[in-house]
Amino acid sequence: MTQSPSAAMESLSVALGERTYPIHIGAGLLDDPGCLLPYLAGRQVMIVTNATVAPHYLDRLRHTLSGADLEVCEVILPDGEATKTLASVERIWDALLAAGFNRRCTLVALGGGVIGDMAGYAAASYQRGVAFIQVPTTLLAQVDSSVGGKTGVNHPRGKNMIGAFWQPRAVLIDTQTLATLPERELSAGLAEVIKYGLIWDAAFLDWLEREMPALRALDAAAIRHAIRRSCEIKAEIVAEDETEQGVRALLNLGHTFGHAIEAHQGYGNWLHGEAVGAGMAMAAALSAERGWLTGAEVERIGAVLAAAGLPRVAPAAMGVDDFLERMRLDKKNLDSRLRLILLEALGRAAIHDDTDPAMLERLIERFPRA
Ligand SMILES: NC(=O)c1ccc[n+]([C@@H]2O[C@H](COP(=O)([O-])OP(=O)(O)OC[C@H]3O[C@@H](n4cnc5c(N)ncnc54)[C@H](O)[C@@H]3O)[C@@H](O)[C@H]2O)c1
Ligand SMILES: O=C(O)C(=O)C[C@@H](O)[C@H](O)[C@H](O)COP(=O)(O)O
Ligand SMILES: [Zn+2]
Repeated sequence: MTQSPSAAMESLSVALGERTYPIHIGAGLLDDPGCLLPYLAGRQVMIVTNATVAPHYLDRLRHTLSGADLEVCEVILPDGEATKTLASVERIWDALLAAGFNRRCTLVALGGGVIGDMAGYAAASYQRGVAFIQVPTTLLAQVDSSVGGKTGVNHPRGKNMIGAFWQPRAVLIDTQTLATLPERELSAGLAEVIKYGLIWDAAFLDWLEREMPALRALDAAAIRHAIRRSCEIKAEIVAEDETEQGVRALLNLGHTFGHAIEAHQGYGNWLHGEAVGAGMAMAAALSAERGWLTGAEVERIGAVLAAAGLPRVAPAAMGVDDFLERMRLDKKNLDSRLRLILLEALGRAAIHDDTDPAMLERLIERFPRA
């Protein structure tokens, strides 16, 4: 059921000087040409989506674009984190070239974070950079990956190892698309929402604890607030530090552990949000070892992750070395020391590169396994 387009649409912006762009949030935005057409660079539009999302939303997006004098093409990729590769990006480049698209074309990423990251990287690199618009359809993409311009693909040795910073021209969040999202994917998105509470806003964490049942039931007002507050926090951080020289690294809470889990388990077996959930539980336990969190606070974090339907344990098959060898490849590291995001309090995080290696090994060793 669609509501009237733009009904109660809210807009935020990511302030990046001349590259400032809006994040529009509302139910039914997918049907509103006014939300999309102003951000096209020219007449040529390539929709990038996948085989799962296309049957739900591609026709609607095409219809929204149909009133204008545009040349609209599409590329429908296979689904899954395992397809987040250079070979998939090559398919997007091929489609652009086959259509004869020039530097004034616009890519529209219609899907979750995998599609958004790959379409963004294809846009960053096609003819040295063309416009792109994010139309995120998972909770995770709506609260995190569509905002901030990190684009790229995985390498078998490490997550997101190949990529570029390339900002979209606009982010259009149609909250109604969450109605078709599987429950497990909703939980994965909630991991990144919880992250914002943990690193930035303790009051938001309190709110999440109270509203978790409403969020999991897709209560419209609760979902809208979670998306808006998450986007506000991400926009504030990205505006301050677009290319992760400092504060942006806090958005990586749980990711040093989580990315190691994703790579070790074979991309897609653990969802990104699930791995980040387990990673945040590990970061919380380490923060307690360092003396910053109490046992009760670590328990609280475990409880909110569990309430979101997320694992708070690591994979059974992963030993200490399985973690450490992948964590050493993390992009945040600048020398031989690991740089970890740790919690100094609930709602406050910082980068630390001085964790005693023996303490870290012990923590990983003793952390509960599935
Ligand atoms: N660029 C960033 O800043 C950033 C931030 C966070 C995560 N990421 C990346 O995002 C990816 C994870 O994104 P994700 O969780 O969206 O995964 P995803 O893109 O794989 O989507 C999850 C699943 O939901 C399906 N789907 C998408 N929308 C749907 C809908 N409305 N209805 C039904 N099914 C739908 C997809 O086809 C897929 O099967 C990871 O690769 C992660 O590294 C990037
Ligand atoms: O936007 C950011 O910055 C983030 O770190 C957000 C993360 O949730 C996201 O998973 C990101 O893709 C991780 O980036 P990476 O640089 O560690 O690959
Ligand atoms: Zn993430």
